[in-house]
Amino acid sequence: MACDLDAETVGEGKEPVPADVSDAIRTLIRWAGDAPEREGLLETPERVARAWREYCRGYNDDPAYHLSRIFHEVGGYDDIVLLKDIPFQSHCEHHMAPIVGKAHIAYLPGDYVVGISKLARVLHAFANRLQVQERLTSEVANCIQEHLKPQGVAVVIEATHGCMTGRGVRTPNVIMKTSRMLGVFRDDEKSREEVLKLISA
Ligand SMILES: Nc1nc2c(ncn2[C@@H]2O[C@H](COP(=O)(O)OP(=O)(O)OP(=O)(O)O)[C@@H](O)[C@H]2O)c(=O)[nH]1
Ligand SMILES: [Zn+2]
Repeated sequence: MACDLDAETVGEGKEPVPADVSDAIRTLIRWAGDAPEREGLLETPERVARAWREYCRGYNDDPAYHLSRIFHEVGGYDDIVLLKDIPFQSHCEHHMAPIVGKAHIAYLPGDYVVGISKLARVLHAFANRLQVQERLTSEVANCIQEHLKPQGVAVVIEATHGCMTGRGVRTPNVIMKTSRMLGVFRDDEKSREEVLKLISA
């Protein structure tokens, strides 16, 4: 977002917050029932604005970039690689409420492998945006399939949605599970069973 000359700044070295953004947050505070003029809330609009830039940093993070350094060398290893229980946070596009959970990302290498941290980086690049869980799951799987070209990819995500716990239906402890299987994990039942067994072990 471009900063304008009216930008309000709080604290040195911090990103300026455009006046229309902080005004919008003051309006939201009023709408929520509080007074943005009271002392404890004076700097809140700028903090909230910066917090949202941070929650949504995925818009400035190219997921494909993280898969641009891939390796031929697999040391004779030709079995499933699984990164399990990767914690992540996202926000739902309906209420901008937190989605908190963990992801499991597996692939069966084709000609290439990738540094394992890169799989988590791909996840965060998509998660740090306004999302629905189904799309997040597909985007991560599709990106790995397209850029790493493995024989198969499996992405399973388990998460709780703040819009279901803190508001609305107010039902805590509900976990939404989604999965996206591509390549051999989609086409071959034995491979799918194997990867699901590894994920649940
Ligand atoms: N499928 C899916 N639904 C989601 C996700 N995040 C939030 N939702 C749902 O999006 C729906 C939005 O429904 P609406 O009826 O438009 O909004 P609402 O009146 O606030 O709905 P309630 O949450 O039931 O109060 C709700 O059912 C949410 O639970 C997600 O990642 N995937
Ligand atoms: Zn929601």
